[in-house]
Amino acid sequence: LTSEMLLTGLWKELEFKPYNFDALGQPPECGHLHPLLKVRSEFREIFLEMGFSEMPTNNYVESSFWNFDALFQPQQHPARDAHDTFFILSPEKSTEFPMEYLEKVKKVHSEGGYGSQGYRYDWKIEEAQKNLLRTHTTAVSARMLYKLAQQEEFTPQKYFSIDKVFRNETLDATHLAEFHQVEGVMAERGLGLADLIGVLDAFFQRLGFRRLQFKPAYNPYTEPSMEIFAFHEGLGKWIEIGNSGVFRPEMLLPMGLPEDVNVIAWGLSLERPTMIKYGLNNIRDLVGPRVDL
Ligand SMILES: COC[C@@H]1[C@H](c2ccc(C#Cc3ccccc3)cc2)[C@@H]2CN(C(=O)Nc3ccc(OC4CC4)cc3)C[C@@H](O)[C@@H](O)CN12
Repeated sequence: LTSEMLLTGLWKELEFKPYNFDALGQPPECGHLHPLLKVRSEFREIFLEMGFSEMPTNNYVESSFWNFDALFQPQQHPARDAHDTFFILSPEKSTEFPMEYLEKVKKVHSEGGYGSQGYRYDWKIEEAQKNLLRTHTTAVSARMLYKLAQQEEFTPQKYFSIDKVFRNETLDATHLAEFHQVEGVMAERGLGLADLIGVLDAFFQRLGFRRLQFKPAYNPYTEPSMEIFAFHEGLGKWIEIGNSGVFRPEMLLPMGLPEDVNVIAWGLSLERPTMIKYGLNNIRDLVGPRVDL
């Protein structure tokens, strides 16, 4: 069928085969998955094949309670200052919390408990109510572990999350105010550091790392904590690939998890591996020249 046939009316004298509505269109030449989304799918596949299930991370706005207090991070910790955290003006605060649990969190911060002396300060609910852009996906892990503790019977769990987090930091070639955190969490009776090292080995082997090294570190919510390093064959050097630890009893016991349940967890970013995989030195080559919050 040509435009000439249509213009001259010749089409009326011709036979045409029936139109095939199932015929596939021409494949579009344009359009590609963003490198970050490709690497996110690779991480998701690794977690899924290791039997982890994905946590619901569709809330960028979080309360200070779940982002910090539930993690036994004291209210005067520097990470909770406005120069490190984006606090939200509207809605400025959250008021809906499981009050029985909140009281236990208040107590473990201010007086101690569960064998801990606590931080011994005047814990204020107003501080815990402040809304912010979550600084880590560990806030979601805290929500999931609290929910797990409410179950009649404890069952071992393996969770993961890969989503945006926000930090009010100085921007440079490799740091933006937002990045994607990748986090794995395992809850089981009698887990310890050996299990954490084992699962990190299994996870990072799937990323092509054969040799890992661990360095003692500090996180307010994990003890012990370890920075994770791996020898990167391509770069020919050891690189930091993440951080990890065993969640503290002061975080888990106020939730109501059984005393013999331990939770091990680790985190890394999506941007760093993506930049290395695509040979990028400046994070703006990954997310564009202007990244306004
Ligand atoms: C403020 O920035 C923090 C971010 C980000 C990070 C660090 C720690 C956590 C965490 C955690 C945690 C700890 C305990 C319990 C739960 C979560 C999450 C993200 C990366 C973590 N890092 C990081 O991703 N490095 C990395 C990871 C994978 C990788 O893969 C190779 C190419 C194939 C290469 C590099 C290490 C550094 O980049 C570090 O300088 C920057 N870190």
